[in-house]
Amino acid sequence: LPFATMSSKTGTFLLQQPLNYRAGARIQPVDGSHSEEVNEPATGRVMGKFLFSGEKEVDLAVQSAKAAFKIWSQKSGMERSRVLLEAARIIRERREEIATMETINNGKSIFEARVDIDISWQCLEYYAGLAGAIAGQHIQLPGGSFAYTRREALGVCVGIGAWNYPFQIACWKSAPALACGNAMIYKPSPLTPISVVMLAEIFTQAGVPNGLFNVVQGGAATGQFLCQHQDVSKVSFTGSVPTGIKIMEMSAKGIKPVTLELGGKSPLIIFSDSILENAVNGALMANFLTQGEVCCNGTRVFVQREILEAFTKEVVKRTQKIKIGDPLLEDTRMGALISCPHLERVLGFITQAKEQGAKVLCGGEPYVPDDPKLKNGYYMRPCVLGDCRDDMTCVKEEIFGPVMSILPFDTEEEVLERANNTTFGLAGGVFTRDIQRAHRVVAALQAGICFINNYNVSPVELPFGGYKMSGFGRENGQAGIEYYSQLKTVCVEMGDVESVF
Ligand SMILES: NC(=O)C1=CN([C@@H]2O[C@H](COP(=O)(O)OP(=O)(O)OC[C@H]3O[C@@H](n4cnc5c(N)ncnc54)[C@H](O)[C@@H]3O)[C@@H](O)[C@H]2O)C=CC1
Ligand SMILES: C[N+](C)(C)CCCC(=O)O
Repeated sequence: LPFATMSSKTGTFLLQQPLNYRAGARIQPVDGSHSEEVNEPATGRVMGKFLFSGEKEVDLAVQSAKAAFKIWSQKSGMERSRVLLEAARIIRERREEIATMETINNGKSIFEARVDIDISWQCLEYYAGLAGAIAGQHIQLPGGSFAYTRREALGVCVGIGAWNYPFQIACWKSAPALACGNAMIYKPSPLTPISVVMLAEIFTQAGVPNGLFNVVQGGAATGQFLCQHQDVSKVSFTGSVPTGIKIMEMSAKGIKPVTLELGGKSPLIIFSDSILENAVNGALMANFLTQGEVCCNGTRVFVQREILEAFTKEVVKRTQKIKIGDPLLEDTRMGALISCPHLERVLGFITQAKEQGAKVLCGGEPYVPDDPKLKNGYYMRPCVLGDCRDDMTCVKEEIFGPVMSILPFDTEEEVLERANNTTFGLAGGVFTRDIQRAHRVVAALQAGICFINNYNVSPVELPFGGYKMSGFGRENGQAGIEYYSQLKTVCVEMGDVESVF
């Protein structure tokens, strides 16, 4: 069954059900509660509808995953590695098709979507590489006795994803999960249900057992059934803080480990000795990828007063040049936001910022492209806010849109105090030519991912995750293995048993 009548032109894609994936095939949920529409952000057009899954469908997916887990968890790391490498190869081969789908469903530029797909297959390659190296330890004990540890899979893991990086988030969760020998049930955001089904098909084609990777479509209710299911061993979640809290509460009832990748309001600190062009490029990278809908964005841009004017002038000039429009066109660098309510929410933050005394230095208003088919798309001009203060809403809350707040500072001590004065702790960045200062500053930042003289690069070899209310657990890197496996200790007696009794 094709997904859709695929053409790489905006405004033409038609979605075809089913979008659930169970036991190695696309399938309609047995107890679909209701249907919801999927929009194309670039045009505002409805591309089709799909069914939300109920409790029975969730249970069938869990049963299917349990059966596959029995087979997969018995395989050696090298055997799993070969399958994951094949999946990575297929993703590379279908890169353009997947990136096109991602662009159509999310609204981000095709230029960026290709990078997302590259990071996705690299993640599979990386964990394929580690799969054969997953091992325990041998520990010598007195009298020839010894112990060893086994790093074992957890069982059926649930992945719940956000809409900003639909395919990539699914890979960041499934690659380490499968490498460690687990099965996974994935629930994408109902706003972006499509590309993960391609991933499921690719896994099957690459040779994973039927049922090892299932897709259950739906929203909060479906997610709850997944988190509450007694045969689910782990939940890995990417999304907002309020939902993260609910996930943790539900998981607590079953003592299920959770990984939470939540939001942020990260600081980017630019000292006056920075190379200005790099600092400006870094600030643009920190704020405007995927229309600003990125959890680790450095949206609080602290600029040392001596260079405030020069930096601001250059950042505004460059922001105004960002090409907005049809996300499938090669030269577009900013597409459409995810939905109409989200666009309105982002614009609302800008209105409030003005009321609170911030100055709009550029952008911040809806953008209507000339192309008539894009008239109802969710576009806005990227915004730079000046005259910001730490107590403003735009500086305190995650906007999740293309809005940069510039905040002047004078000293290192002062800026660190202000940078850390937030409940979030996902990322942070510093630009300076003083190497001692660079390392001193990142050591003091309360954030899980720090950048020196760059921002928002994300090689899959690096652990990714937050401090404070931005969550815990890590995705990517060797650390990722710990969150999808458990340690068994085996104590071996070589002598006789000396009983106390
Ligand atoms: N850390 C990150 O990478 C990301 C963080 N976010 C944050 O999330 C916000 C909005 O994104 P949304 O997708 O609307 O986030 P959300 O937290 O509402 O939804 C994320 C996922 O959780 C599911 N979900 C919602 N309620 C649930 C429940 N009670 N039980 C189980 N699953 C549930 C959703 O269907 C979706 O798949 C952004 O403004 C941003 O703050 C969003 C994307 C990425
Ligand atoms: C790829 N990167 C680093 C720009 C963002 C990934 C995190 C997210 O899901 O928002």
